Amino acid sequence: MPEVDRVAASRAAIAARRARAAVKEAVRRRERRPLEIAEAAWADPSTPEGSLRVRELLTSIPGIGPSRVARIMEELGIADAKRVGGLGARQRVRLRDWLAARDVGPLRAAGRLVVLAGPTAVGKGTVSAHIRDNYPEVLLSVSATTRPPRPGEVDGRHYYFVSDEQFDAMIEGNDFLEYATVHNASRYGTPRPPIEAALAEGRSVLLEIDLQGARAVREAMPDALLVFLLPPSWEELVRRLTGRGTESAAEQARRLETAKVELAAQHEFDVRVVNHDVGRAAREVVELLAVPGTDSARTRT
Ligand SMILES: Nc1ncnc2c1ncn2[C@@H]1O[C@H](COP(=O)(O)OP(=O)(O)OP(=O)(O)O)[C@@H](O)[C@H]1O
Ligand SMILES: Nc1nc2c(ncn2[C@@H]2O[C@H](COP(=O)(O)O)[C@@H](O)[C@H]2O)c(=O)[nH]1
Repeated sequence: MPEVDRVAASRAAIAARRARAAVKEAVRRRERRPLEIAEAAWADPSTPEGSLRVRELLTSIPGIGPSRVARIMEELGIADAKRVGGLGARQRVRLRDWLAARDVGPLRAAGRLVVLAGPTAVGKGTVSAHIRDNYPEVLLSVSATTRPPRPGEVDGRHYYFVSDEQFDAMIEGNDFLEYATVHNASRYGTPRPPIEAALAEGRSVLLEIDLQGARAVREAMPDALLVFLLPPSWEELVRRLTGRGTESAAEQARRLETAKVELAAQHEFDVRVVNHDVGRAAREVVELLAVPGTDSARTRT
């Protein structure tokens, strides 16, 4: 091949690689839906969408790792090297059905506020951390608290650890969307400015707060969606609390008393999600962040 053609071919290959990377990034950031990518590929297999490998498309979907992708492709009967635009008719139908079943749409258009509450040790923090780590487009609000940090907790990431005086100053400055004393012990508050800024730019926001906080947010922002996280059973809740081992026996007993009151209030919430499995519960919550207008209470088990 003449040198000039080789250079042109290599430039074209680089441009195609970049275009495919942009498609994957848009899926990863949930700006484009995987189903829409597949349909664009089938409409014109010569596009970047068409030359994307099925494996690359599936791996770009937040929350799906390489080993799960390998399993899905085996189930769909699609070879590892297959490109989306090069699939046969039956493979297209199987992939379309699979993508349609988990199609949640782009999150950026939604920009909604979701409150995740539930009894102590049900897994609110664990599910929220999973969302923070796997769905970077969602803003997980960082609360301020007067309780001391637990081992491993980082100021500014898990909480803003503040003194009583600093907390009082934040109340004075109208810096909280809501605040409360939780478990009759420390004070916790949701900083208002980052939430207002995120919602203004159409970004979805997740608050992981207690029952009193959820009620206060409903008063302040009636459009907020309230989600109650449930344990698979009372026994499992007790197991999770004692297994975590971060509270004394007296504190555990106090939290379990509060938990009974909180469980009795679950019907005040718009949606209830059972935390059998962290990844699944997180995905259900993320789907709610993407679906505006959910107005009826639903139980997901
Ligand atoms: N789906 C799950 N299956 C098994 N264990 C879980 C699950 N989700 C969370 N856990 C475990 O349960 C314990 C409590 O979880 P976590 O600290 O996230 O609860 P929490 O609701 O945030 O509690 P609190 O309100 O007291 O802060 C942790 O040890 C966590 O690893
Ligand atoms: N009302 C609010 N409750 C909050 C906030 N941030 C956290 N919490 C809740 O406090 C308890 C205890 O949390 P822990 O981390 O000390 O175990 C838990 O139920 C949280 O959901 C907040 O800003 N406001």
